[in-house]
Amino acid sequence: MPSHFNHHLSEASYFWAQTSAMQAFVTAASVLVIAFLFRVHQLLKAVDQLPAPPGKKWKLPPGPRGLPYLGNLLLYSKGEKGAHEIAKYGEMVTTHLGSKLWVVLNSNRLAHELYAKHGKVTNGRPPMPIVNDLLSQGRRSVMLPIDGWAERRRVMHQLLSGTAMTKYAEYQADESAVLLANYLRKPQEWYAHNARYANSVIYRITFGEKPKEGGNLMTDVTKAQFLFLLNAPPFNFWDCFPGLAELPKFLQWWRGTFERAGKFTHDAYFEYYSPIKRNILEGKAPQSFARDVLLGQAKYQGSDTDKMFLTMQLVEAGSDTTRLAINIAILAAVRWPEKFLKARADLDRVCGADAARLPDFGDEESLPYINAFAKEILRWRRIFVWTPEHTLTENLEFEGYYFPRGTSFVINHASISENPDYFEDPLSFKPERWLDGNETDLAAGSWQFGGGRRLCVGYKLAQKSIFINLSRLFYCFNFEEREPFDDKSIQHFTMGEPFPINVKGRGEKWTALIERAA
Ligand code: HEM
Repeated sequence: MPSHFNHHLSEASYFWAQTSAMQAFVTAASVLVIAFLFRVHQLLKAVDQLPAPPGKKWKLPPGPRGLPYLGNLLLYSKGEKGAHEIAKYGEMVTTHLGSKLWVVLNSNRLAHELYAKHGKVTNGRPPMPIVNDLLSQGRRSVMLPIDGWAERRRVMHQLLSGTAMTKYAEYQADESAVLLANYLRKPQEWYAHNARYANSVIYRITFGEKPKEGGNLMTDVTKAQFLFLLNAPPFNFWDCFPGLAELPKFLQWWRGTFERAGKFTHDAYFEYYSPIKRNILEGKAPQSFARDVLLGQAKYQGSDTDKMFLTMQLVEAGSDTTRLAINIAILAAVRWPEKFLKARADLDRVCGADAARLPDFGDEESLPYINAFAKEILRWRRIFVWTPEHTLTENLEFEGYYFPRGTSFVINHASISENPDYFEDPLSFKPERWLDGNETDLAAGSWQFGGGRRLCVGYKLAQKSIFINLSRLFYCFNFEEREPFDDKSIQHFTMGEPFPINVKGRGEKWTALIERAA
């Protein structure tokens, strides 16, 4: 055989060998990519795309058409506007947040049926790889599924009810007198005094003593809390695709940020809690929630870090909501002066129009309008648009529908609060609508505290705090707009002034009354 032919042959076989190696590589890579995409596709399936039990079919209420994979995320990104759009589809509406199935409840009837009556199977929470697993290190009870939640709930409930409430009322009255004095001294920092009140009360309940003045450890705890709230459902994009947490970690490029946020939270809590824990262990601390949890009286089985989170979560949950509620009450006083003056007239009737005495807890029954005012602020400018998800722990047949395990039911506060069938002239601020004999029960007729077995464990404390501060502030101070502002977009997540107002004392007699009380 001529040598040049041999040469061509070897070149050709080299070429073919190269080409088939390349082809094999491309084929293998394609198979891997397709397998990977298939796996991602599987992981992105919502619970209603998984098979129903043999012979059955899922049946869900109607809802807005969504985009592939993203579902109705864009609607949710519109906040309250989106909530009102969703409500147009009916009393119960199927939506998807990425691969999460959210069935939105737009009526009191359904909220009651599903949260309370079917509470046994709607107590769950869906997986939240970011806000629960990473940001909260799997330890904030409010995000935990039943496993892990139930015991924490028992401990919190036991320590926040019964005779303890009388002691807590003393703290609340005491701290609200400090609040008034602070308003008198620095009226321009009114919002900071509200935050200080809320934090001091929950601090005393949790740790049994007054917080040290001037410490700035709360700053990082507050940042940790904002991180949490800004990533709670439906806000964190990655939590809308919980299946992605099953991908190998190196492919989850977004994890690092949230792992660091989780560590920041842990460290902020640790700095705050450690000196208090040391005092407790050295036998120097008074009776408190933290001491009962740490020394075993509460019979809580968690690790030391679990105990720290349980305790700090209380400080966190109790501080911010109360601060916001008092801010909103002042907003209502500025926007609806005739309602404020009506509340003032009631206070004058009970406590005297000449500053005879400060309102107190003994006046609760005589001041239904103040409690009605509190209920109306939570309706008018609600703190939460959605209740945290109440997730089905088993498949459920309900009113002709068949919901898969893992369906989350959420209450649409915006649509319920502005439904004219429930609230005549809903855009107006009318405390009178709540004068029904249930004024002192803040959760009656409102879903702002959630519901069923997950109902806010601190709502009675919240009611007392709101009552005492509204009544005393309205009795002693006047509030007016400093410059025009839009009362629908107030800055909740700022420790600065949320809206521009001036606060002025009511007069010398009231000043003297505050000075005597503080
Ligand atoms: C205006 C005030 C408040 C509002 C609107 C509010 C609202 C809520 C809501 C909506 C939930 C979840 C309920 C659910 O999943 O159905 C909750 C849970 C919780 N709240 Fe509140 N809350 C307030 C005040 C407080 C206070 C003062 C405390 C402090 C003791 C507190 C402690 C908690 C805790 C610890 C949880 C989690 C309970 C659990 O995991 O079972 N809250 N709150």
